[in-house]
This record gives sequence, C-alpha cells and structure tokens, in this order.
Amino acid sequence: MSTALPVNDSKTIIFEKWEETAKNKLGKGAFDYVQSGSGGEETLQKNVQAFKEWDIIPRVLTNVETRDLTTSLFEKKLAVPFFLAPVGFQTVVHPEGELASARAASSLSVPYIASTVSSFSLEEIGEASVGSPRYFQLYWPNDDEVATSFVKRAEAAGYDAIVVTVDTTVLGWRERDLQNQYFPMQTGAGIANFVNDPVFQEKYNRDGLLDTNELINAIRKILLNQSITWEKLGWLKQQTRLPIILKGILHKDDAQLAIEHGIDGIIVSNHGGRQLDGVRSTLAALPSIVEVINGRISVLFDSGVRRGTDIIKALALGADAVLIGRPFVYGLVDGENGVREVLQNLVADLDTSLALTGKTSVKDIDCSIVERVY
Ligand SMILES: Cc1cc2nc3c(=O)[nH]c(=O)nc-3n(C[C@H](O)[C@H](O)[C@H](O)COP(=O)(O)O)c2cc1C
Ligand SMILES: CCCCCCC(=O)C(=O)O
Repeated sequence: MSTALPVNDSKTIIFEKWEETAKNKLGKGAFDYVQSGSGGEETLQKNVQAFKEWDIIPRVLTNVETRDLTTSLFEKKLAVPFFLAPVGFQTVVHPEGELASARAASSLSVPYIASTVSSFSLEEIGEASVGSPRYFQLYWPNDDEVATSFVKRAEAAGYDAIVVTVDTTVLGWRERDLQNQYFPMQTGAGIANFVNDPVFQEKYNRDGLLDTNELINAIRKILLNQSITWEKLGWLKQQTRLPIILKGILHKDDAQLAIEHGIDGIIVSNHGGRQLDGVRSTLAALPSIVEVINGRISVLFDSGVRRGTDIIKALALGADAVLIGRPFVYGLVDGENGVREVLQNLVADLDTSLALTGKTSVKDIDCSIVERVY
C-alpha cells in the first residue's frame, strides 16, 4: 500500500453523511429498520461511545513507507482486516441488495458474510463474490434437515466458513420497528435461501404451492431456534468440513465454552445493539474475552466500527479482524458504487491511520499503542 489518499471521485466521506443520505432516500420503515437498536438504544450508543474511551498512543520515526493491510484467518489470506457483516433483507435498501454489496466487496477483495435472510440465494451471492473470501451466516433453523441443507449448499457454493449467530434466539425488542409495524420480510425480502432450498420446498412450501403470506409464515416458524445448546454444536460440526464461528459472544465464560466445544472462532458482537439492549459495548467486552481465548482460536469483532481508527483500536485490543454493518448498508442506497465508495474510503482511512500509528502492518498492531482514557 503506497498511498493514503482518499478516493478522488468520492462524493461522501463521512459516515454521518451517508446515514443522512440513507435517511433521505429510504422510507421511514426501512431506514429505521437499519439504523435502530433495540429497547431504549442504550447499547447502540454505547458501542460507538466505547471507542472514545480508548486513546491511541502512536509511535514515531519507524519508517512507514511500505504498509501492509493484509492478514490471514483460517489459513486464508485476507486483503484487509475487515469483513462486510452479515446483513439480511438488503433489497429494502436497494433492489440489487446483496448482489450489489457482494460485487463491491469482491471488486476490492474485501471478505463478505452472506446472511441466511438474504434477498438473493447464497449461490447467487457466491457467484457475485467469486474469487473473494466469503462466509455463510447461519440462522440455525428449527429443523435439522433444513440446517444441514443450508450448510451443505454453502460448502458446495465455495463458502469458506459457517458463522452461526447465537444472540438471536428471538428477535430483539425493536421499538421503532414495532411502532412502524415494519417487518422487512413482508416486502418479499430475505426469503431467497428458503425458496431455493430443496428440503424447505418439499417439507414446508408444498413444492411452491403456498402464497406469499403463507410462505412468510412458514419461514418465520422455523427461522429462529430457541432450543440450541452448546451440546448441539457437536452435531453441526459433523455436518460440515468448514470452520465454525460463533457470532454474538459477550461473556468470557462463553468464550471458554467455545474453545471446549471445538469451535474455530468467535465474533465478539452485540448485533450492533439490535438484540438485548443494556448489554456491554463490544469494545468493553473484548479484552477479557481475548485474555481467555489467549490466541487459541480466532477472535473477530463488530458493533460500532465506523472509521479506520476504530479498526486500529479493536485490533490493538486483540481482535484478529472486524466486521462492519451499517456503514456499508448506508452506502448501498447508491447500489454497488455506493458500497464500493464506503469500502475504498475505509481502506484509505485505515491505511492512513496505520501509518500515523507508526506501524507498517496491521498484524503488528498490539496493546502497546492503546490506553484507556483517564
Ligand atoms: C439491517 C441489519 C440487518 C442485519 N442482519 C443480520 C443478519 O441477518 N444476521 C446476523 O447475524 N446479523 C445481522 N445484523 C447484525 C450485523 O451482522 C452486525 O453484527 C452489526 O450490524 C454490527 O454493528 P454495526 O452496524 O454497528 O457495524 C444486521 C444488522 C443490520 C444493521
Ligand atoms: C425473524 C427475523 C430474524 C432476522 C433478523 C435479521 C437481523 O439479524 C437483524 O435485523 O438484525
């Protein structure tokens, strides 16, 4: 990486400006669905605030002429230490939804995580991101045969890992969505992985005979699984040769259990403040989890990452890589180009921040360059 200049033809650099653009372009229901958190949005705010509670203390005179943003996870090289987080229902933001975001990510070799509730099938998203790393996020359905089918399809479509979201046994209490009476599936978004699944079709869709409302009800009935336990993970591991990553870990004891159950990685996440409100910010949760993990498995991180310096802080506190959610979703209001713009700027911002931190590689960032604000 030799330049830290922002993208020349960028229209929007600032996260808050993208958010404003999204607010102006989207209907209230869709915008609130993306922006809001659960409950009184305490955690949503804490996630962002937490980054301000850590100072970067840069080093100087270290020769940062040549810089390297690459890292590796599960023996695969990544061009940058950040992923597009799994985000469902992307056609509520732009008609090309996940295809646009996956193409933008792939054009910059940014790794992508496809959601179970995508508006295009995992096979279509896989094709849109061919050549670039991609993981499949599993909302573990309340039907083992459908769960197995999803995992096998992800393997066949060339995905590199399965991300099991474990913080969504039920949907969070999202007051703004409830107030707006907004549920994105009602727009027809988020059902592609089900309607393209042979097991689901045969068992629940009577081979395509259900009308849209019946279909949505059938999906909702099996989408979230309240009965999964640590013991059941052994069964999932037997269904796939891909690494399994748990998304939604906040407690250090759960980090320990992940290791004991042979899990390959965890994502320290509170779902962007959208599930249980009042939980810890992820940056506050990270250090104690990293201590327990002690380098034995990969630790990813999300919730509240907005800028390059946020990535530096999360890496310094022990994350191997981070995920971004809302920043790319706001870019998606301008389709593939909008997402690309957000990502290009984030790469340039990260590169600038790396140089000014006095480091030449993201792999060299460690806790020596951060301290809690006092
Ligand atoms: C609109 C929207 C939809 C989401 N859909 C999913 C999903 O389908 N699966 C999932 O595991 N997480 C989902 N998430 C959570 C993200 O993966 C991620 O944890 C969160 O957005 C990170 O916080 P940030 O938005 O502050 O970056 C969603 C988040 C948003 C904003
Ligand atoms: C019953 C729908 C569950 C999917 C929710 C998607 C998501 O994770 C989010 O909105 O956040």
